[in-house]
Order: sequence, then structure tokens, then C-alpha cells
Amino acid sequence: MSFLTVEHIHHIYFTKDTATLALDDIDLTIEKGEFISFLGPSGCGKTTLLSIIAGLIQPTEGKVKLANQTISKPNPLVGYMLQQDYLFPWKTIEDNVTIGLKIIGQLTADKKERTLNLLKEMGLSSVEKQFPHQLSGGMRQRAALVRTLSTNPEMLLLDEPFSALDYQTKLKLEDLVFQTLKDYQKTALLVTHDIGEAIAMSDKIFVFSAKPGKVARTYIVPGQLRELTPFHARQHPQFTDLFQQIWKELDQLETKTEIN
Ligand SMILES: Nc1ncnc2c1ncn2[C@@H]1O[C@H](COP(=O)(O)OP(=O)(O)OP(=O)(O)O)[C@@H](O)[C@H]1O
Repeated sequence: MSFLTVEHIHHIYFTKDTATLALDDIDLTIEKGEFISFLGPSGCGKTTLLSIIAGLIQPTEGKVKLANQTISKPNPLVGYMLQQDYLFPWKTIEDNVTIGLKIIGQLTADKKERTLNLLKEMGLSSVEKQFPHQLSGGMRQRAALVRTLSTNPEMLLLDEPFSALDYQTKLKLEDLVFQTLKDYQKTALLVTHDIGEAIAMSDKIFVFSAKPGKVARTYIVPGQLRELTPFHARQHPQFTDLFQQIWKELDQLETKTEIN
């Protein structure tokens, strides 16, 4: 039995005059501990699918099962980290990272200590009493990751969490997030436009095509790359081979979408 199963998902957005088929018959499975990426052009439905998996929106058709339970609302087993950090500007970093625990009534001394330790592991112990505007973008994203991990979800949904960062910070954060999620044996699902990021971080990549959003192809990342940190995976010859294959696939998909 897979950890996460997405079964026959169709999703249509209705407005007064239009109906947009955002997802067309998506079927996929994710195993516990896997790092998965959804890769594809803008508008292919990646965020819609992530929101369905998070239980934030109900699909028009189909179902998502997590640990064999159908998801119909946000589930504590799932944590969500977004492109923007959404830290509360009027709260200190310490209060920001513990707010999830507070909201669910689990801000015990133990859990608070665990969260503050995580902050330390992320190199943020000296900024506990500071406010988000006093931190760099990379530091804020690290704090957002601690907040997401504070409630100890089994699975993390990462919606372009590195896309607003400069290149060097992004590479460093990719390594940190990758290592932290491996150490804590979390299952992760990353949405990205960046082919290199998907290859460097994932075990498996689902490439989406647009109009309507579909899984066009699934790539298993070679074992040699998966043993390396994202930074080192980027230097490996197999990285370049896979990058070129996926680049060609996306190029063909784009041409097909333009013709349609
Ligand atoms: N709330 C909404 N109402 C109507 N249409 C929507 C809504 N949200 C998304 N769509 C449409 O659904 C399709 C999929 O959008 P979605 O945001 O899931 O794609 P995406 O792959 O995540 O794009 P991006 O990479 O740009 O974030 C697009 O055609 C989009 O215009």
C-alpha cells in the first residue's frame, strides 16, 4: 500500500462564464520517505494538485488517499511550505515558528524545545527574538521550514520554496532542506519550474503538460544521483544527461500545447 495515492483526479474551475479543466485524470502514487517533484510549465495544474493533496480544495472528481484515508480537509500529517514565507511581521521568529503548535493546542515545553532546537540546526538560534523584516530571504525561508516541521507532519508539500531567492542562497537551502528532510525521514513533494532543482533533489519526477494539466511522463532519478546532496548531484555527468532528456520533453510538450 502506497503512502499517498492520487486516483483519477479531475478538476474544473468554474466562473460565471467559463469552465477551465485544470487537471485531467491524474493518477499517481508516492511511497513513504520518497522525495517527489512536480515539474511543468506555468498553468499545468501543479499548484491545484498540491492544494487538493493538502485538502485545501475538493477535486471535481477523484480522490486522494493518505495512509489509506481519503483526504477531504487539511490533515495534520501534511505540512505546506510556500514560495513566500508568510511569517507574521509583528511576531518574533520564536513566536512565528511555534504558532502552528499553539493553534492546534500542542505548545508543550517538550515540543517548544524541539522546535527551538530545529531553529538552532538551521543556524537561526541567534535570531529567535528578532522580527521577520530583520532577516534575509533565505533566513526567513529557513524559519518557514522550521514552522512547517514544528507540528511534525509526515509529508511536506513544498510549492516553489526557493524561487524567490538568489542563486547561491537557493543552492545552499536546497542542500539544507534535502538533508533535514532525509534526517527526519519525511516524505516530500516539491513543485518547481526548475529542471535542475527537480533532478538534484528528487527520487522521482512527474512532468506535467498543460491545457489540460496531465502527467506527461515520469522519470526515476538514477541511484548514483540520489546518493549525493543536491549541490554535488548537479556536478555529476548523469545530471546533465537527465537534464537534456527532460529539457527536450518539455520543449516538445510546449510545441504541442502551442499547436493545440
Ligand atoms: N481560482 C481559479 N479560478 C479559475 N481558474 C484557475 C484558478 N486557479 C487556477 N486556475 C487555472 O487552472 C489552471 C492551473 O493552474 P495552477 O495554478 O494549478 O497551475 P500551475 O502549474 O501551478 O501554474 P504556476 O506554475 O504558474 O503556478 C490554469 O489554467 C489557471 O489559470
